[in-house]
Amino acid sequence: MTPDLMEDRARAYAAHQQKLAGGSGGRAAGFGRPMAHGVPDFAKGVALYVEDVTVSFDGFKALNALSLSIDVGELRCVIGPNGAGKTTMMDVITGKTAPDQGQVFFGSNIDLLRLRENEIAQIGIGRKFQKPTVYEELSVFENLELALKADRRVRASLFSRLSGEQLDRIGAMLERIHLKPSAQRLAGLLSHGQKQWLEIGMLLMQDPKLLLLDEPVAGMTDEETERTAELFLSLAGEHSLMVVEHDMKFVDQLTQGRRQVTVLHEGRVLAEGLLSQVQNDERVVEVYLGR
Ligand SMILES: Nc1ncnc2c1ncn2[C@@H]1O[C@H](COP(=O)(O)OP(=O)(O)OP(=O)(O)O)[C@@H](O)[C@H]1O
Repeated sequence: MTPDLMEDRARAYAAHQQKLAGGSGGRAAGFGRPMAHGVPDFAKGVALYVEDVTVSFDGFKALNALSLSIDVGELRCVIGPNGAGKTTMMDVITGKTAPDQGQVFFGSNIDLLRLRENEIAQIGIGRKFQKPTVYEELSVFENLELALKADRRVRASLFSRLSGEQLDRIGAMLERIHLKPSAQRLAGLLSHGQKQWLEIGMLLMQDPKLLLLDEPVAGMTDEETERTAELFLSLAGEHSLMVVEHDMKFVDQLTQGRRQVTVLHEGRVLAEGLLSQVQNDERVVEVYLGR
């Protein structure tokens, strides 16, 4: 990796972040300022509250009076057939799609429907799309470094030297995502599963309170899937996680026979309960698991 390339990517990342922030006041303009929309209040134990949300596309209801909530520190799996509305639900939570009606709260006090996409990311909601997006020409370490320096709370300059504390944070993250031995490898040379872990690590560098993960183990080997389950289980408690997944073995590993699963169908919750309960629910078998 040449310093030029690193610098080039860092500038691109900074420009991207600035564009997301919607600011025209220069790169430093947004940094270090308190967030205008406040700090989420998790004292009541609720991380995410979705109530009666409807989204229509040309009259078709992709979400139809959807209601669900996720507790602080909870790991919730969401399953359901293609077209059930899982992606649309994540689009609403992250501000990409505005619903026709309903309420979406982060903690007990932050009305997400009043915030823009970039503000929702800044306030502590991280989203992982299905396909990994990492900087392939940068090393694993450099990818994490960029993510760390883009964090508005800690950022001084993209080109400043890392402090001892920052180095420690990156080191701890490398351990957590099983990539310590690959720290200096180019991200483009990683396996699909390793790229997914790296992107999750990049999200975690910004310490999101809620993580939305869309089919994180699609395309992974069995061993990678198992390690991903271990990683997510280690994150629960510290973070709240919503995992959309079709892989029932992975859902079983995550729920460990005791966590709730939500089944979406036709834009609303069809069933909620332990995996063993929803697997034996005739309605769920009919629309999803039995096919
Ligand atoms: N922009 C859009 N315009 C029109 N229809 C849309 C749009 N986005 C989603 N839909 C429709 O809304 C429904 C829900 O789609 P969504 O992608 O949320 O389902 P999903 O549960 O994520 O499915 P999958 O498991 O296949 O990813 C589908 O019927 C889809 O075709």
